[in-house]
Amino acid sequence: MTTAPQLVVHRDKELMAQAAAARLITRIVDAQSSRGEASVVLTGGRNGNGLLAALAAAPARDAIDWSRLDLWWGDERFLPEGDPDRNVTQAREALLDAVPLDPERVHAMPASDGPHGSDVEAAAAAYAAELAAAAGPEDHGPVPSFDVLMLGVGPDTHVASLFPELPAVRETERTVVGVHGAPKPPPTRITLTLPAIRAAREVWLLAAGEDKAEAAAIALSGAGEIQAPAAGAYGRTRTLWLLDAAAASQLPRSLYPPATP
Ligand SMILES: O=C1O[C@H](COP(=O)(O)O)[C@@H](O)[C@H](O)[C@H]1O
Repeated sequence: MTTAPQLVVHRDKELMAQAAAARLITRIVDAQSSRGEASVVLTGGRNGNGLLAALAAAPARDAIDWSRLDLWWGDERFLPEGDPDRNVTQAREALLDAVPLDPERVHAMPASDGPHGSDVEAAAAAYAAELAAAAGPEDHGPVPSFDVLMLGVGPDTHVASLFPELPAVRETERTVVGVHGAPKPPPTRITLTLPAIRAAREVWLLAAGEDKAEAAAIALSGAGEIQAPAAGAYGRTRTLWLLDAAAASQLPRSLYPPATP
């Protein structure tokens, strides 16, 4: 089922990051209160890391029971462990090293010097197996029903490592695939596919800055998901676009500002 995107536009990227962090704290605490645990899929990129840094600075972060939180990744740059360009390295610096997570619940994607070596397909298959093992009978397929899955929107409308027109965005069966020839470095990556993304309860797309304005306008104006992968990212109960004013500046007037009744 497709959930129609809801838009929230903030004054600037700092406020957007702080508001998104506050929203994420509430969502995690609510999930932990009702089910005893929560699961979140992290994104790399400037906006994703900005949100994590804002979360690290938020006093309310202590409301989260970090030991009962599963963290997954939407994509990873296929580089050696500890490489500064890996999304997990950046997330650790921005937040993860500062909070008492259970290491067993931090599900980083494999590195290029890990157990699968440089075989990105094997690494992707291993991550798919890890997701499948975490899925229960109540879930909608071989991935857990993530509470929140976050995606930074690239200036070319890519989300995770699903780039326009590349084979990964056309995948309809597998939940995780290797990516070759990504237009943004590094060329080799691992990514969740659209079917895996759509297993999430809530999908949040983050876009801040003028360089995201065209991408947001294209994705929210009825573009196809092969040409504009962000257009194909939606959650089962909610699809939320969190933008700043610069990223919202080219949106059709019918979307922003919202029409008054
Ligand atoms: O390479 C990536 O880029 C996107 C967007 O990053 P941004 O810096 O333009 O916000 C990110 O969502 C993805 O996780 C990452 O691997």
